[in-house]
Amino acid sequence: MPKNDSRFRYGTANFPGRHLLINKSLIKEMVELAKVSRGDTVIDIGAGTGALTFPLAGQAGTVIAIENDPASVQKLTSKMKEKNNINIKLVDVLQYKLPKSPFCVVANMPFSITTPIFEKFLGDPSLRMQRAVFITEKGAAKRFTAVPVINPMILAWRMWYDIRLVRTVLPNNFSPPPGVASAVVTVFKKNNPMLPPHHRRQFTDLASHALHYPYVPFVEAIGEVFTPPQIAKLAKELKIERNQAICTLHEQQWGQLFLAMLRHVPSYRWPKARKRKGRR
Ligand SMILES: C[S@@+](CC[C@H](N)C(=O)[O-])C[C@H]1O[C@@H](n2cnc3c(N)ncnc32)[C@H](O)[C@@H]1O
Repeated sequence: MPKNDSRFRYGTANFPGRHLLINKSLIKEMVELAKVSRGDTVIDIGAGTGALTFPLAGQAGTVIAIENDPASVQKLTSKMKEKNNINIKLVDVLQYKLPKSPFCVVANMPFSITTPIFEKFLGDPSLRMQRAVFITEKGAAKRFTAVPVINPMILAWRMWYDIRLVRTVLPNNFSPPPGVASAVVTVFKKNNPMLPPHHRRQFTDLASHALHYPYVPFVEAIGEVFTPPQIAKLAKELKIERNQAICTLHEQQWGQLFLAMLRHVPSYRWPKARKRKGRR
């Protein structure tokens, strides 16, 4: 079994999820939502036979078409003709080394690895991804944009990126049609994130600790990190009810809470992420 091939790691060897986009107006909508222009490098994840790749190449400076299926890459290459701003990579996207210069993403992605792809592209806010337009499974799109947020990884993405479910996409937009509804999701890097990128890991540790039981009251969830007087002050300053479930805090409150920890709590009390059981 090839060790680094995500088709095997995510148990999809017999189902690569090849639902090709066939609706031209949806393709146009995605390119427009990404505001692609000649200055842009755009990554097409799971390029397939180029449904998005070629329209993107018409607007972008460079398109990096990532595809791990050799037969699709062969078809894509044979369709290239004079388009010389397409850079095809036959590689597992999860192994691909992302550019150091700014880039965007437009992709009808393989549903089976949606979360690992999001974590790869949004998980390190020091990466230069500026914006993205994805087609994802609708269930995933709803999880990524849900309020309240109970998943610390998704909360961390949202501290640095605005994620929006734009609309539902029905199965008849693809060939063959998938068995589930899909959605168009946009991701834009926040202009003024509350936290600098290098705090990502420590922020996720605090969020994982506090959200271990997402519906416990605020005072309880952070009781091992802050002292009772600090909690009382935070509740007042951040306008949080003492009994409010920790998962109902909004991003601004999470940011303030984290900054307060950095300023007022000695580092030996900063939480290390606890292991979560079976929650995505
Ligand atoms: C839903 S299809 C989309 C194809 C094309 N973009 C379209 O919209 O018609 C997803 C594509 O991702 C490719 N794929 C699946 N897993 C991949 C991986 N780990 N790395 C790169 N490509 C992958 C599949 O071979 C397939 O062509």
